[in-house]
Amino acid sequence: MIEFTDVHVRLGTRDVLRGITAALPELRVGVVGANGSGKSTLARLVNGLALPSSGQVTVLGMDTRRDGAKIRRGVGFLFTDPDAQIVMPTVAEDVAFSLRRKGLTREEVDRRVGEVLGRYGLAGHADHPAHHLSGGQKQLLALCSVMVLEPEILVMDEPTTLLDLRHSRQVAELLEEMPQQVFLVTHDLPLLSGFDRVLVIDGGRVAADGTPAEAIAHYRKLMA
Ligand SMILES: Nc1ncnc2c1ncn2[C@@H]1O[C@H](COP(=O)(O)OP(=O)(O)OP(=O)(O)O)[C@@H](O)[C@H]1O
Repeated sequence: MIEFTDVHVRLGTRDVLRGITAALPELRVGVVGANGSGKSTLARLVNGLALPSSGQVTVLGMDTRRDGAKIRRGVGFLFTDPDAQIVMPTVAEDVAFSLRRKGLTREEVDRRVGEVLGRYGLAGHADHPAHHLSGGQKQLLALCSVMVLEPEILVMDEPTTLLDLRHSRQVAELLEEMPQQVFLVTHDLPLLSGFDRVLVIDGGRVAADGTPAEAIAHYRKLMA
């Protein structure tokens, strides 16, 4: 459960978010809106990477202002740019790095890394240098490194921008199967077709909130 209560965010001299209120228990929540409308800031609020200037954000029953570190243990965050997230030389090492604080045996780390790379189609790349992967494969690697931690909520900020149609469909299929709550910011509208709820952000406010069809129709009108 993610809940925004009259959330305002001021960055520098800009009011980036202006009174967001939404209780989001749905498993699949999408966010669309124009460039600069405040979507990434909204996503960053969910795991306390951004904090409200006023109002409250509650995630997994905790206030992001007070319990940021605890919330981040339960909320995986996938950035647009996978290079920002890849920290180790090889694919398998990068995924294993995510598990470093879990106190697992070497065998258990190897087992979990192998399992997640297999699930996301990167098993054959385990020992390859991460920086040799294509942009789309890097995005899948970043997803592996987040999912190996089995987060309760997955926040994704435009995760398909670098993906071709095939990989984009792959991510859409993976999204359908994930047991986690997903909070997805995207310009890739077909990705939202099976979603439970979609918010349209415009000028830092919720301009529409409904089914994908309703929200996307509103978004198209805004963009006309
Ligand atoms: N640290 C910051 N200081 C000042 N302004 C900022 C800062 N971060 C973001 N902004 C501004 O806040 C506004 C909203 O940014 P945000 O990244 O949330 O938009 P967005 O909807 O995700 O855009 P896009 O679709 O282009 O990714 C933008 O005008 C941006 O310039």
